[in-house]
Amino acid sequence: MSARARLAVLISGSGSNLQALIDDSQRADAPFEIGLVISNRADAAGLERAGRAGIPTQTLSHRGFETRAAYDTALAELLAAQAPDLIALAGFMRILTPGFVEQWQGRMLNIHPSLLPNYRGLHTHARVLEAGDPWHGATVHFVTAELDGGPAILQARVPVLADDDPARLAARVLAEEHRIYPLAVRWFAEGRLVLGSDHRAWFDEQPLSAPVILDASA
Ligand SMILES: Nc1nc2c(c(=O)[nH]1)N[C@@H](CN(C=O)c1ccc(C(=O)N[C@@H](CCC(=O)O)C(=O)O)cc1)CN2
Ligand SMILES: NCC(=O)N[C@@H]1O[C@H](COP(=O)([O-])[O-])[C@@H](O)[C@H]1O
Repeated sequence: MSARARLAVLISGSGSNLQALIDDSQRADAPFEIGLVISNRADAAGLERAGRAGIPTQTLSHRGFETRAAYDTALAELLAAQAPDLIALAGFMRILTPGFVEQWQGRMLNIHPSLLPNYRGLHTHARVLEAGDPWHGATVHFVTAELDGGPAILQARVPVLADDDPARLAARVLAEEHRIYPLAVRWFAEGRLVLGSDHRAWFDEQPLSAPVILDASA
């Protein structure tokens, strides 16, 4: 890996997690840089965030492809040109095929808005409120073919408040996402974080039996 790990970030929307990664990459001690941002939606505000930071962007709409595999092949070709050390999914809302994941397994992370393995999939904030859970949060995990099933690395916990609605809860979780994603990317870029052959996340040469948990910042 070169002096600074090169990141490709995949987005579909607002890009606030992308912005958190951009901001961290611009710190003097950052061990990573962002070389490319790819969105499957042309209207993703994250593309403007990347443009303002001088980061090359590509839009690859999934609508132009008949199959997921065809889309993922085109996505892989875009990435091959950039040859990133790490792919960071940051609000990327497409399920990736096993063939694509296999090429990048161990070099692809995702931020998910729940305390995995609870609440995989979509609409997590509303589901947590519906269930009456006292805790919510976010998880950074390695991406595997199993949707949101990859080894968890780092989590932030957020208490659910009595007057929460999905939007208020999502905002507090998002603030914690912006804290933990850059941290996990730094760990990878520094060579401290690997996906072991045992399909567990290893941190500082120790297998993680559970994700590192940070409680919400005060
Ligand atoms: N093979 C994998 N692909 C993806 C993973 C993963 O772990 N393995 N993580 C997701 C991110 N994600 C939740 O964190 C997620 C994204 C999208 C969906 C989903 O149902 N997408 C629908 C379309 C929804 C939409 O366009 O609004 C779909 O792809 O048909 C579930 C979970 C990224 N990919
Ligand atoms: N299942 C994937 C998923 O729901 N990801 C979530 O989408 C949001 C993207 O926000 P952003 O575009 O502002 O980073 C984030 O909350 C992220 O955890």
